[in-house]
Parts: sequence; C-alpha cells; structure tokens
Amino acid sequence: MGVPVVLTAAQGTAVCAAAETVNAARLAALRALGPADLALTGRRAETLKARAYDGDIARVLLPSDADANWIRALADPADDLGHPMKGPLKTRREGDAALHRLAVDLCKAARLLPAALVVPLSGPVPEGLTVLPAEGVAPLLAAAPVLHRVVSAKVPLRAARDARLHVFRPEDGSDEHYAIEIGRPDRAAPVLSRLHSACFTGDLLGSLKCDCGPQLNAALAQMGQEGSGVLLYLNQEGRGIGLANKMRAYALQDQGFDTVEANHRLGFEDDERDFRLGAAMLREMGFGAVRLLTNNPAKIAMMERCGVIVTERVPLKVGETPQNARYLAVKAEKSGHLL
Ligand SMILES: Nc1nc2c(ncn2[C@@H]2O[C@H](COP(=O)(O)OP(=O)(O)OP(=O)(O)O)[C@@H](O)[C@H]2O)c(=O)[nH]1
Ligand SMILES: [Zn+2]
Repeated sequence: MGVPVVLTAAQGTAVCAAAETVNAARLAALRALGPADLALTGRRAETLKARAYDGDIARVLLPSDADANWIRALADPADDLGHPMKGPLKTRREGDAALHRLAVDLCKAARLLPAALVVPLSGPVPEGLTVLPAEGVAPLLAAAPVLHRVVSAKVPLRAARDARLHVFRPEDGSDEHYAIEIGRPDRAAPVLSRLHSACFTGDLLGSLKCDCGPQLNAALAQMGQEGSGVLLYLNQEGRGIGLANKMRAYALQDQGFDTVEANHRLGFEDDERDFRLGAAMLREMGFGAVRLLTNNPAKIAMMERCGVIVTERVPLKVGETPQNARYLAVKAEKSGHLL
C-alpha cells in the first residue's frame, strides 16, 4: 500500500517507505521528519555505480531537490538505458545499515521493488503509523515460515483421477502454498516429487518464454502414470520476486539483458525463492525422501540441507521453444541447470 512504517531498534528509530509507492505528498511528509536515505540493494547500486559500503545495501543520500520521479527512477531500471546518467550518487558510509536492510527486506516481502526511503527519527514517533520492532521483524523475515495444512479435498485431474489438493497457510500471513497428492504414496519409500514455482505466464497463459507450463503438465502426467506422487505448487512467482517484478524483468529482457542480468538490475538476486517451504510441506505430509523431478541442482542441494533425502534426480526436459531456447541456455550457463 505504500503506507510508511516505523522501525525501531537499539541503534535508533526510522520511518521507512517503499520507493515504488512514494508520491509527492508522501515524500513531503517524510522530508518534514528529517533528511532521508534511499536504501538500495548492492545489486542495484552496482548498476547505478553507487558505492555500497555495507556490501548488500547502499544508503544513497537523498539530494534536497530529489522528487518522487527521481526516487522511482533510481529504484526502477526501466529507463536506465534511456537516461543512463543518474549520478554521481553520494552514499552513506558511517552509521549502521540494519534498519535500511530491514526496510528493503519488507519491500521484497511485499513483492515491490527492493528500494526504500529511510528517515532516521530524532523526535517523537509520528502518530498513526505502525511501529515494528526490528528484533521481532528481522528474525521473522529470515526464518522459514511455519506452515499449517488447513484443508485437503479430492480434485480429479486429467492427468490423474485420484488426486487431492492440500492447502498450506503460513503463520506470518504470506502466500499460501499447495500440495497435489496423486494416489496414496507410501510414506516409507521415496516419493516421485516436483517443487514447482508459480508461473502465471507459463502455467496459465501458455507463454513460450519459459518451460514452466509443459513442466507442470509433464510432472503431473508422470505421477499419474506411476500412480503416485506429490507436486508442490509454491506461490513464489518469478523465482520469488512477484509477477509485477517478473514483468519488469521481462521488459529488461526485451532491452537485451538475460534473465539473470535482469534480476540483478532490478536489485534482486538471481533466485529469491525459499525452498525450505517445500521441505516443510513434505515433512508435514510424512515424506522423508523424494525422487525429485528437476533439472536444477540447487533444488536438490536445498532439499538435502533441509533434511529431505533426494534418492534420485528425475530429469524433466520438456517445452523447449525457439522463444525460450536462450532462457534455458542462460539457466544452464549461469544457474547450473542440467541439460
Ligand atoms: N525472475 C524471473 N523469473 C522467471 C523468469 N522466467 C521464469 N521465471 C520464474 O521461474 C520459476 C521457474 O521455476 P521452476 O521451473 O520451478 O524452477 P527451475 O529453477 O527452473 O528448475 P526446474 O526444476 O529444473 O524446472 C517460476 O517461478 C517462474 O515464474 C524470468 O525471466 N525472470
Ligand atoms: Zn515460467
């Protein structure tokens, strides 16, 4: 919504607002509280040639004449090529970046651009704003969400008549995730499994830019043929950056950047997904070992780290198109995907 929040910590107190949703009125109200920093990720700072003294975070000093458009242009790479000279940008070196980091993490959790205005407070906390203690919020954002299975029901599928959908709800109010259980898999044996990340464009629209839709259907079909399996449908659209940011990444790909470069220019890591979710769902359903349908070795490593044994990698090579050949090649080159 863009409503600023107050973050409190031992180091101090600050009002923070997402850069993406800042407008002239909000900016004026923030400026009235004191000088502001624009917190960006180290990734975004690299593109803007700004020094990130804190490594993962850069604290850009907001010039006194900077307006909402200037702020949004720093946060959003859409016009980087059209207006390359945004600097020179001065960044803060002294002091502590903990609240800036937390503000950026809140933006990410809201699936906004990872950039936040941060105004340290010396006076009283403005009335009417939500106050969040950093010592409570930071661990909550870093921890694996605690998930509860809320309901299960039969959903016969084209790929498998005997299918059930289980809905998992995180305690922290973030997105729900789903498990589709095919047949009645033996809990004592490794189950044929896929961790599928939501792809609105590929899964629903039949986009040719990725291989997600065919992978989803092929995984369900294989589980249907074998008579058992579990497909985890994780609502981590765009490798965890949300659909709006994924479409920003697509727009950058139209400018010539690849899928990894586009994420970095937006200020994100290549992959912002949390696969601990998948491990937690499998455990809750009673599975300790999987035969994992994937081409992504990072998924296997994450599962093993989360205590789920991967007895076998089952390749899932479907859906290559002329439009996604480059995307798949970049995933193989830069993300270690197996071909
Ligand atoms: N940020 C971003 N996300 C993308 C892009 N193309 C596809 N995605 C997302 O990437 C994810 C693909 O997920 P998966 O198919 O589960 O994973 P994978 O890492 O490719 O590994 P596999 O198991 O081999 O398929 C989905 O969340 C898509 O929305 C892109 O260009 N940029
Ligand atoms: Zn996709």
